[in-house]
Amino acid sequence: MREKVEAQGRDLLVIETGDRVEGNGLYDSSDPKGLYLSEILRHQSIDVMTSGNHELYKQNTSESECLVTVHDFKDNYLASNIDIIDPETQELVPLAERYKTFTTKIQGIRIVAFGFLFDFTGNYNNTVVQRVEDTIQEEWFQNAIREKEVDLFLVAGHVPAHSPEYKAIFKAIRSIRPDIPIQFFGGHEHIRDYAIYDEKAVSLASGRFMETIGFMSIDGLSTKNRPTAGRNPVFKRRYIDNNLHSFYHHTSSDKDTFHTEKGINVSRLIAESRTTLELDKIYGCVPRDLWMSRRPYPHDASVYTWLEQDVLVDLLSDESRMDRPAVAVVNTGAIRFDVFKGSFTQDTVWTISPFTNQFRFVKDVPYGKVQLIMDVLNKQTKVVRRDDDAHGGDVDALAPPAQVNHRRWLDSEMDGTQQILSEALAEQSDSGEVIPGYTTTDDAGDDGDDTIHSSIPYYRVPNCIQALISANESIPETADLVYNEFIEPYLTLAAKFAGLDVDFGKEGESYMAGVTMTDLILRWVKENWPCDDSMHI
Ligand SMILES: O=c1ccn([C@@H]2O[C@H](COP(=O)(O)O)[C@@H](O)[C@H]2O)c(=O)[nH]1
Repeated sequence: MREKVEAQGRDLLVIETGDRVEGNGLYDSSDPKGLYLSEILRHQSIDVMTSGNHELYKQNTSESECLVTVHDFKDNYLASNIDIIDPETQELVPLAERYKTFTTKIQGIRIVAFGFLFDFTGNYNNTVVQRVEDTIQEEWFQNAIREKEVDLFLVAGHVPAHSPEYKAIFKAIRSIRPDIPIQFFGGHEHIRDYAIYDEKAVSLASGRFMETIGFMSIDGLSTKNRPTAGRNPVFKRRYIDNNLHSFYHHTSSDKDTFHTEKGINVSRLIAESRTTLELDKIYGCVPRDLWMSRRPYPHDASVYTWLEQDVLVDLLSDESRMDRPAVAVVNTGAIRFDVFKGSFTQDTVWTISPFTNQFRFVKDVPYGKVQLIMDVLNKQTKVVRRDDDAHGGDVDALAPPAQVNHRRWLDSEMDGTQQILSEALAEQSDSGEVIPGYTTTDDAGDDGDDTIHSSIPYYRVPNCIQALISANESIPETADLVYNEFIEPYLTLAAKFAGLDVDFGKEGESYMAGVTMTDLILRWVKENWPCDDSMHI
């Protein structure tokens, strides 16, 4: 693409907006995590790169970001509002440069670029995420937006396209620079989205899990050599399905001409890494598809129903608690992908359940109170004021990220069924049949999707599910309340609402020490879904 575009006298920039880690065997399967992924990433030519929240959940992840990824992309990695305790010096320092100025190779466009993370509060305490609204008051930012020689402000970030954070940045720049175009690139909400702030400022978000290459073209920017005398640039956006058919089409090539030597080498590196990590190793065969949101909950085909009725009930048990009844509470956001019928591999494990949280419990909690806590977690929208801080206190954050966005659509009385997520590999079938996938409507209309798809049903799921683990069928008076540690701060606050005075952080104890939900899922699959010859795919 770069070659093609440059031959036309234009520039191409590649922007990466974070969440490169967690949720894929190439990252999660190695020890230390990310070993093979960093090597692959290193070969990519990325012009502006930012951190997502996933890079900051754990100390080791952000430290490796600092020591490896920032190092590898030091001219292009931007961290406008993230500091880290440097693992080598123990000093609090910016994770990367706050901003950069550069001029594009072909057209000489002078750009001032920033890299932001949304107002994230769930980071481990070796990093500090400064609120965007505070960051833009800082002297360095105020100086940067007053930069004289600028044709375009480029704000990349792991921040939703429609968000208070981006609105604040837009207002801050516009108040000083009424005429300079601003291109935002966003993320985090797991949706394709496009926001029009004014005639010269727009924002593009490219969905989740690298299913989408968001493509933005800006035509007619006024530059030093080609001033456009006050005319507005023309912005166009396209959501490209991430597959070879799309790439052939947009590079005007085919299977024989598309591949470059570098591309072939990186593909080989990926294949070798997958082999070393045994990502195709089969642990079992899944008899039927299990969906996150394509079927209602509860449902035979819901991954959450399977989790609560089978995996947790069969396997969650701590030796020291013997036969005492337990109620397990798990957030639905902990599951990251559908489980497809067919081979269940080493890669599948990490794709559906990448988090390393362990289980904890509080003993002898009245069963009725557990039900009240569940009501609070699933029916309230917020359990705390923002300054109370429990990952922002927004219980929606316990559910799969795309659902939070879905709520916004419903709240704004737009048709919530318009923005549908593709769970399938989206490509045109050979017979020309329209395949289910993304059908996006955004601020510019419904013509952004590069491939036309039929829509996919979407059902809301609760923020948390529960499983009663008990030797007999009856409802116990009290039970161990077992939970994955990610939800601990939310539980403490929900308990207050439910009239239960328990500080889970202080009173919670380890349950099945060292075991994660990922381990339970894998064990359950191995024990219950062996492959027979007819089931291999
Ligand atoms: O340990 C964890 C970390 C995250 N989650 C869930 O993921 C989302 C955030 O996902 P994004 O991809 O960054 O949008 C969070 O809100 C939780 O629902 C988790 O369950 N456990």
